[in-house]
Amino acid sequence: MSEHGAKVVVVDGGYDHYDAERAILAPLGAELVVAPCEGDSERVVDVAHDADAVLVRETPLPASTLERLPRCRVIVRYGVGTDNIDLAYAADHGIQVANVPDYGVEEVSEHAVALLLAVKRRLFERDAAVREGRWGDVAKTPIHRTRGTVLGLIGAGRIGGAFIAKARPLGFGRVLVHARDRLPEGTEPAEIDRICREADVISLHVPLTDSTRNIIDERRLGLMKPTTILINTARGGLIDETALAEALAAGRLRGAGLDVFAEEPLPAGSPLRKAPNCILTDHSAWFSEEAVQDLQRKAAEEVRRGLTGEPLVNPVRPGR
Ligand SMILES: NC(=O)C1=CN([C@@H]2O[C@H](COP(=O)(O)OP(=O)(O)OC[C@H]3O[C@@H](n4cnc5c(N)ncnc54)[C@H](O)[C@@H]3O)[C@@H](O)[C@H]2O)C=CC1
Ligand SMILES: O=C(O)C(=O)COP(=O)(O)O
Repeated sequence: MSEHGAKVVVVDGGYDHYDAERAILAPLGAELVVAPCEGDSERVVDVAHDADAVLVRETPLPASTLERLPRCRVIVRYGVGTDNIDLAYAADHGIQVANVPDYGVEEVSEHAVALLLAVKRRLFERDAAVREGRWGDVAKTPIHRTRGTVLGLIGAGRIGGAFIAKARPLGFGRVLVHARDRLPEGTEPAEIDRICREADVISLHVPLTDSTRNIIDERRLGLMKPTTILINTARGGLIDETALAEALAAGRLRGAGLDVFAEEPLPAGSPLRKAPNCILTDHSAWFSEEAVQDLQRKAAEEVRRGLTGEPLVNPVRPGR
């Protein structure tokens, strides 16, 4: 099929403008339609039933939606995680899927370090103390020196590797890593249970898949030291959130810094909202003005490649 007259539908909103996409796709004669579906997969069928390519952020694209997009041959994820797309269905039906793995590595790794320092130094509590007119009661707060303590990571690819490079200079002694492929230099391979038992800070950097869902469950939270801090900038579904909130409330864990949640926005009734020493951010680790520019340009270039039959630079296949 010629790319001329192709229809490209953006099914998620959230960016200020789509100038990069238009500039990259217009020379192909492709039409760009921006039709935010607000996470509603049914709406995707309404707006993209005749699309040749789809640009998606977090709106779920299960098989039941994809089977009603008969012309679609390319899906590009504005971002890294492809846990919202049925990759097996796409692969079986000749739909190419790509992500943009390298737009926000700096941002997410920096955000993880920011969460770590804010939780460890209890910055929000100190800030509240000053505003409330309390001064000088820090010695009642459990704060420990970082130097010589153990950092543990579950997953250490692009973001985890960058996180280690930024966090290690804080003085961590050993860095334990559980991952499926090559480990960053100077780190020690370790099973997850050992990381839970030994690490003083644990940061999650694995994708959400069938094998990583609930990887931090009640049992593993129970292995952690009461002084341990847990950081999650990957995906909420990696953690049993109810068990985490209970562990924090019972003082069985020192603190947590969370950017991602099993359900987003975080529901009003989530016990995490009341958990002590738990800093919550709104899935914003990826963002900087520079990152979003890179993201939109790279995603549109991948759509162009997909429509013109050039090989994709970052194809995503099932089972990653
Ligand atoms: N909060 C945010 O704004 C953002 C969150 N993310 C999340 O961060 C995740 C990680 O991103 P990258 O570092 O770019 O991914 P990556 O693919 O470069 O690294 C993934 C790491 O996880 C390991 N891994 C994968 N499956 C595993 C398994 N089953 N068991 C053990 N280890 C496994 C790999 O060996 C690798 O070390 C993404 O999948 C995404 O969910 C990504 C961007 C923004
Ligand atoms: O790139 C990713 O995987 C992200 O998590 C970025 O955030 P988003 O999903 O676009 O809100």
